[in-house]
Amino acid sequence: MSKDDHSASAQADTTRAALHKRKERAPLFNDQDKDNISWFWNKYLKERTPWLGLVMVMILIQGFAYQQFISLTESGLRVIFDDGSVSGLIKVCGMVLAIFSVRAVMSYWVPRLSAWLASNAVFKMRRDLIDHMMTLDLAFFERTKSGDIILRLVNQAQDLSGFIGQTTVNAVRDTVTIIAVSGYLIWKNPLLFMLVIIVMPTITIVVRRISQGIKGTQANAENAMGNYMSGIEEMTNGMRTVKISNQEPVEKARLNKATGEIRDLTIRLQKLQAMMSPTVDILAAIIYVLIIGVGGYMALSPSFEMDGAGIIGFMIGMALIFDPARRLTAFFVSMQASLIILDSLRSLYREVPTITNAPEAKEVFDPTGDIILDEVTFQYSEKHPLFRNVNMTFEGGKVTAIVGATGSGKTSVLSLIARLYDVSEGFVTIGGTAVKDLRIDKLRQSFSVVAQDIVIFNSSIYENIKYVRPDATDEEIWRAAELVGIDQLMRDRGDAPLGPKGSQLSGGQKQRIAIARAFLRSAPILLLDEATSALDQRTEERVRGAIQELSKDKTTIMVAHRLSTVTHADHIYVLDEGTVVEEGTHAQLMEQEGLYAAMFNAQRSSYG
Ligand SMILES: Nc1ncnc2c1ncn2[C@@H]1O[C@H](COP(=O)(O)OP(=O)(O)OP(=O)(O)O)[C@@H](O)[C@H]1O
Repeated sequence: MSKDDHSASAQADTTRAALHKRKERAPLFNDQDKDNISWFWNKYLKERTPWLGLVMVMILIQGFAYQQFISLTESGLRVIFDDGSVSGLIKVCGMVLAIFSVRAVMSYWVPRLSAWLASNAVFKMRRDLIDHMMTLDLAFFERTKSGDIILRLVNQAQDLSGFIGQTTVNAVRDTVTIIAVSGYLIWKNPLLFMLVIIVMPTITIVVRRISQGIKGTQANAENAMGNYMSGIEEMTNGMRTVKISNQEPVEKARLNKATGEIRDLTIRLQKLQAMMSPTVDILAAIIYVLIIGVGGYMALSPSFEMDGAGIIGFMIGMALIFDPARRLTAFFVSMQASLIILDSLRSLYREVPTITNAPEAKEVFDPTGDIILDEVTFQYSEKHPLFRNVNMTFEGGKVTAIVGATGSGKTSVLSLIARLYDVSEGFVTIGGTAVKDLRIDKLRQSFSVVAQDIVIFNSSIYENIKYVRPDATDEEIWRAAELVGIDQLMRDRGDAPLGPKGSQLSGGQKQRIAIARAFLRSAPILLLDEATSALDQRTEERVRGAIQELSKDKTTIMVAHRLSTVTHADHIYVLDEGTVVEEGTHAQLMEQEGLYAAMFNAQRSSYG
């Protein structure tokens, strides 16, 4: 099982455990749900209270219109049955028409306004979520599947908008309709109403039961959807590897398994949801039978003040209540799903960054000073310590190289200097100031970085270089391109985008863009992580010359496997499993005849 699978199943287990706990407590709204709802209300809806009030008033008018409609229908029937007055009938018809016109106007404005309110609320929430995500540690993105993040920001946020803007508003309107019409019916015939209402608790019990099942299934479905999205992303990103290693059947099977899971869960969800309607239908039948039977008896019996028009009015009233009641049950169903979605969205806020600015973080420091790792202890996870009391000095304005076997911790040293992670013990200082005491943006502004994993956007080479300094002039960008020898390609390709992740470029071309970026940025500290590994020897020599030019008067730290590229460094550290095992200049290290000399000689004989 891969690391991702582990985290996915662990996440699913956590969700299931949480749901189990929820079921044991309050099935409809638990404390977490209440907290989430009040959070959403306070943060995104409260400020629009006057508009929400207006929507509410319009909904009340709609409800009142229904109630008036029954009353007028009853009057109309009486005109027909009792008086036979045509003018009275026309008057009633006119009033019914007017009432429905009012309702029609409200039916236009209520959804328009509510969609506007909901879209704005969700827009703000999405914006906040993106802001919040930008503050999160790199570690969060290394452990969270991108599919999960996409699912939350795209689908779940949209679903939530729909739920608030349409489903909830409709539910409020339906509740108002039910209350208004029921109120009228109670006033007309309390006994008959009480009789038919007796079956109502059954609805509540059924809704509660079915909702519980839906909540659990929905959480699993959201999980499955996140896995599916991550799977698609991994597959498309890794298509080159998939094709070369003939792994299409494996990918197909993996994605089909994920879609199969979604299908099963969707069917299960629909099965649960489908149980709602027949329940309401059967209850409706019972209620109609009661009205016809008991109401009819009341109309026939002289001891009750009930006539034929009254019974028909009552039946119309109940008919008007049924659809809203049915929708209201459906609302409770989708509310369970939306509560899961709301919790999932909010869980992003529960992720707190650990790499943050200190309360009195300094803005000014000496980025040209020495960079020192002082008794640094660090690990990515408790179980796997990487550095223990490591000491390293990268002299200001000089070139220092870090070499060592793969996995020995070279990149991690750069990550600690850039404060992508915090040390657990010891200090990392630049020019005498601990990086922990610096404002993160000021610290990171002092680096030009050529990382191992180069990020190329689907735009032109020109735009890609410009990315690191949007205010750079045309001249500066061309100069940077010339220095790394990518200017001809930049001319040839013009504005043509480079494909997703720069897929239309060779590894070496991507690397040259990355180095051009470093030139353009020209910050006082230069971090080069395998910066020229993908270049052929001739290009490398040319670029190396340019890099040496760039590193002049800059504190340069270069990580390299090809030792021939670091021989000119002022100082070289040799790392082995997180420990500095040797250090010195190339000549000194060769003299020592230790690990460095062995690696160098081995490489020389293999490269020829
Ligand atoms: N984000 C991470 N989470 C957990 N472990 C990590 C993470 N990044 C690196 N490691 C582990 O830390 C160790 C050092 O990794 P690092 O990338 O610093 O090595 P390196 O010397 O730069 O390797 P290479 O030469 O292959 O790039 C490795 O064992 C690696 O598996």
